[in-house]
Amino acid sequence: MTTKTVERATKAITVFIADPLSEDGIYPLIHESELNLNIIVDTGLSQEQLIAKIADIDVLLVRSQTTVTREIIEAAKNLKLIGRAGVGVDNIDLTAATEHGIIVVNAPDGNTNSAAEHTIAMITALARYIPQAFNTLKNGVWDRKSYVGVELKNKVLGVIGMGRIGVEVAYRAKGQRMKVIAYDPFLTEERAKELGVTKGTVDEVCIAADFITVHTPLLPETRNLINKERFAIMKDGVRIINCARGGIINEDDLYDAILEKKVAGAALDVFITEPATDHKLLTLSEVIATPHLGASTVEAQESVAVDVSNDIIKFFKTGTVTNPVNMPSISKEKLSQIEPFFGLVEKLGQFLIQLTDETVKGLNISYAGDVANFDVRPLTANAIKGLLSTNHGTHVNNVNARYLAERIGMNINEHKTTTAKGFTNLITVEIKTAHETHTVAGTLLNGLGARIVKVEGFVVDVIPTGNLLYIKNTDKPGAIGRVATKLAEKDINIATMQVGRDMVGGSAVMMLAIDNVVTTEDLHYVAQLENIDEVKAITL
Ligand SMILES: NC(=O)C1=CN([C@@H]2O[C@H](COP(=O)(O)OP(=O)(O)OC[C@H]3O[C@@H](n4cnc5c(N)ncnc54)[C@H](O)[C@@H]3O)[C@@H](O)[C@H]2O)C=CC1
Ligand SMILES: O=C(O)C(=O)COP(=O)(O)O
Repeated sequence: MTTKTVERATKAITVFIADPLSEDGIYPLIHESELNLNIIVDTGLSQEQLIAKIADIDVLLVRSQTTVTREIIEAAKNLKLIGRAGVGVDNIDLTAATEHGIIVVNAPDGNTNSAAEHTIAMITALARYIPQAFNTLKNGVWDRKSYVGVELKNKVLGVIGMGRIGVEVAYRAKGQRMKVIAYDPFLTEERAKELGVTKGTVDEVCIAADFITVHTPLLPETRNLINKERFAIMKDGVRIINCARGGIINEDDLYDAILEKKVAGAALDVFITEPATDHKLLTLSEVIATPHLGASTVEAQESVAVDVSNDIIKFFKTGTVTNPVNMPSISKEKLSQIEPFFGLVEKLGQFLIQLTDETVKGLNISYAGDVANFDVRPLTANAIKGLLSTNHGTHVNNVNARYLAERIGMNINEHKTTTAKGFTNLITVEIKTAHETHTVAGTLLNGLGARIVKVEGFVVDVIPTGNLLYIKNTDKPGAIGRVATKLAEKDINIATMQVGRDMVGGSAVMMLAIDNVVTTEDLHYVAQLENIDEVKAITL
C-alpha cells in the first residue's frame, strides 16, 4: 500500500501595515511559521490610496497617522482585525468596526513610560524656556534676561486622567518635589493616598495647580474639558501641558488665555488636526511643541509593535486576543472556564429564534450553578450570535453580536444564581417579542456534552444538533401515534422522541430528532392533526 501525502495550502492572511512601525517590533509576524502571513508595508497613503489597496486584506495595522474611517472599513471586505500599535483609538471608527464584526486591538502598556517621560521633559522645558532660549542662541543671541524660568519644586502639578500615563507622570513629578493634585473618575481616596497625591475634582485641580497636564482619552466627555470657563478659575500664570490628545484642551480658548496672560505657557505634543504645521498656537512665543512624539522612542515603538503583532498571531491561532478594544477583555484563565459552554449557548439562541416569527425585543439569560461564578459576558454574546445569525447571516460574531442586538432595540439582561435545580450548571435563555415569550434551558452533562433540558418550561432531554421538530399538543391519547404515522407517510424518519407535559390532559410537548429536513408543507400537514397546537422545525 502506498501512502499519499496531500498538502493543503492554507490561505494567506494579509497583514497591511499602513503606518511606520518598528521593524524589530514586528519580528513575531515576520518569524511566524505556522500561519501563512503575507505582510505588506505601505505607509503614508491617502484615504483614497488606502481604499484602493485594501479590498482583500485581513489585518490593518496602524499608529495615529492613518484615520481608519468607515469608508476604509467598508472597502476592506475581508478585514477581521485592526491593530493599533499604541494606546489612542480615536483615529479608528470603532462603531463601524464593531458593526462589521471587526475586532480592534491596541497596545496599551508599551508606550506608557515614553509618554510619561516626554510629559516630564515638556514640563521642564516649559518651566525653563529651553526651546525658546535654544532658538535664540542658535540665531546668535546670548539672551539671559528673557528666559528667567520657574522652579518645579513645591509647585502644584494638576493631573487630569490618572490612568497608566497620568500615574507615571505623578510619580516622576513627586521626584521633582512637586505636589500633585489629581482627578480621575476612577481615582479612589485609598488609591490617591497610596500614590501620595491629593484627590480633587476637575475644578479643584484647575484652581490649585501651577501646572496642569491632561492624560485622558479623547471622548465626548473629555473634549473641551479644559475650556474658557476652566481657564477663568485657574491661577494667573498657570502652565498647561497636553501630551494626550488634541481637543481635550480647547485650542481657541487656550490661545485667548495666553494672549490675556492668564496662561504663562503651554507645551503641546498633540493637536486637534495633525500634522499641525500651520497652527495659530505655534505663532505664540509662550507655546512650545513637539510633533506627536510622546511614544516615539526605540523602546516604546518596539514594545507596542511586539504586543500588537502577538495579538494578531493569537487571534488567528486561538480566536482570542489580549488587548481587545471593542469586546470584553477577558483573561486566558477566565476564558478557559467558560469555553465549554460556548457551543451550548449559541445553540440555545439558534433554537429560540426558530420558535418565533416575530421581532425579538428582549433577551434574558440566566446562569445558574457553577457557571454563575465565571465572567459570562462572552457567553451572552454567543447566545445573541446564535439568535441573530439565523436572520443576519455569517457576519454576526462575538464582536458585533451585542451591538447589533442593541441597535435593533433588543433589551438584554443577564442574571446569575448559584442554585441550578439539580444541575451542576443550567443556562436558561428567554426571548420576548411583542406578543410571545419563549424559553429554553440547557446544561453540560459530565462526559455527555450539551443537552437541552427544558423547552417552554417542559422537561426534555435533547441533544442540540441536527433537525428537530418541536410540537405542542394537548395531552390526549393518540397524539404521538398520529404524528408518527403522518411523518412516516412523508418518509420522515424519527431518530429520537421526547415527550413532556404539565399535567394529565393538559399541555404537552414532543421533541423529535428527525433524519430529514422538513418542508413547510410537511409542517402544515402535521399541524392539522387533531390535538396538535403548534409545529416548528428547528435546525441546529
Ligand atoms: N502623545 C503621545 O504620543 C501619546 C499619547 N497617549 C495618549 O495619552 C492618553 C492617556 O493614555 P493612557 O494613560 O495610556 O490611558 P489609560 O486608559 O491608561 O488612562 C486614561 C485615564 O483617563 C481617565 N478618564 C476617562 N475619562 C475621564 C474624564 N472625563 N476625566 C478624567 N479622567 C478620565 C480614565 O479613567 C483613565 O484612568 C490617551 O489619550 C492616549 O491616547 C498615549 C501614548 C502616547
Ligand atoms: O499611543 C498613543 O495614543 C499615541 O498617541 C502614540 O501615537 P503614535 O503611535 O506615536 O502615532
